[in-house]
Amino acid sequence: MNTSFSDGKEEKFKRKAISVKEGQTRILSYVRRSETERVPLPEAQGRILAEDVLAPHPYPHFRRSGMDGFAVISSDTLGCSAETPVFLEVVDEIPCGSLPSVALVPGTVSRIMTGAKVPDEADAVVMFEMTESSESQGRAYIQLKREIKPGSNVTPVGLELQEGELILEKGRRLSAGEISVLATFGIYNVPVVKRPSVAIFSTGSELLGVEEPLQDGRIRNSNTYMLASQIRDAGGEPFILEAIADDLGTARQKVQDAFELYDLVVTTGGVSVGDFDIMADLVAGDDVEMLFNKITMRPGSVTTAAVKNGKLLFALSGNPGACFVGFELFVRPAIGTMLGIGDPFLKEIQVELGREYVKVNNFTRFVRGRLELKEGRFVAFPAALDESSVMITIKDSDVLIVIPPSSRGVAAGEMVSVLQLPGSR
Ligand SMILES: Nc1nc2c(c(=O)[nH]1)N[C@H]1C(S)=C(S)[C@@H](COP(=O)(O)OP(=O)(O)OC[C@H]3O[C@@H](n4cnc5c(N)ncnc54)[C@H](O)[C@@H]3O)O[C@H]1N2
Ligand code: MOO
Ligand SMILES: [Mg+2]
Repeated sequence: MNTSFSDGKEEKFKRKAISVKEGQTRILSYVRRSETERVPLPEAQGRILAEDVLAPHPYPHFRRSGMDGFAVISSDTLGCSAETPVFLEVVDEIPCGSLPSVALVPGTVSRIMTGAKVPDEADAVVMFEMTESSESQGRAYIQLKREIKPGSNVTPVGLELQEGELILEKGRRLSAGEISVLATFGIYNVPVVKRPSVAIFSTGSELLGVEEPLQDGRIRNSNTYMLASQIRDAGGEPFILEAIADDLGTARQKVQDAFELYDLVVTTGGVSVGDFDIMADLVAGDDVEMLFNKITMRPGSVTTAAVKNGKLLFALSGNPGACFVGFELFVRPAIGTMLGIGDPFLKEIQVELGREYVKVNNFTRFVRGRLELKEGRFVAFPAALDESSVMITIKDSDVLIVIPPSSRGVAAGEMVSVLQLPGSR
């Protein structure tokens, strides 16, 4: 190899590794919450609520019948039985959406449908099946053979929520239940946090487009599309930009331009110590402030981050496994914080390790794996192939198993922390 390629590269070898936690802290100190925008309810799915929503009215806001039947004054049924039934006159019919047209007096009932407003004077609804209808002198009657308890089949005002109660807190992700609530309370233009726009650059002359035919010595660019999927899942809006060629000057310009247009910039590849690893040089230059260029983790030890004018650049490794993990540990929390999510980190739980893991390292390992339910307990199994360069097992993983630095590994049956991957299923 012509040594001119490696001029000045030695600087890249001198990297000071920091912990994942310290790296996350440095990143989050630059992250601000994004602005609020309003989107129509049908488009609110998956968005993050930007403001607390208080109930503008109680729910339900009228006393509602829970059955098709008759609204009754329960005291009319006191003492009645199969032997001594009570006869009550039907004086009104209340379909759903209509209001009672007659005020009930003792001895009278209204025919009423499920979901209709119960007349003020009634305190119970008795379902059709418990009554027998009859007619006498052109008037309709029902016969009841048992006492009806006050409140039966009547949903009181505010059963679910009182006016002014907090219905949905800001930072909440909107899915079916939340959308139902917003619709119920007439909130059509939903205040949500703007999705951070994220530019994606791949680097590397070996990369082919996904639609290109295979060539010897070259591979298709999978990281870009994997990252776009992770970004979307994290709540960001991915923008796939043209690959950065292995030329430092062009790369600087492209990253610079992307900083102007997007909220975050993510690159993949070219971040290690290789002769063409331009991202390492780019972040070492004066045009950005480097936050870190080495993390005490595997995969992704070369994960790098920098900031310029408050905008973050994540230079993730090119190895698919390291790129994936680097995103989950650093970019996802940044996007989550921009969205105002309370806890933007992957959820950590303690489970049993299903199979021993003996690869030791002085860095913490984040081993892709999957959780299985065994006799009522979750057990984590590391993927058979978990090297940084391996792509295929990412799809089968729903956790990252945290293997602390150790000289002996972890035995099957020992407890380990796992980080749950939200976008994996
Ligand atoms: N002398 C050293 N060599 C390496 C070290 C080291 O410490 N000293 N670290 C190794 C580790 S660990 C990793 S991880 C990689 C990091 O490499 P880079 O981040 O610089 O990435 P590249 O060199 O560009 O590519 C690595 C690998 O990934 C493939 N790749 C790149 N981009 C994509 C993409 N968009 N889609 C799919 N695959 C991609 C690329 O072809 C390479 O095979 O460095 C080790 N070396
Ligand atoms: O440190 Mo590499 O970044 O193992 O994947
Ligand atoms: Mg490299």
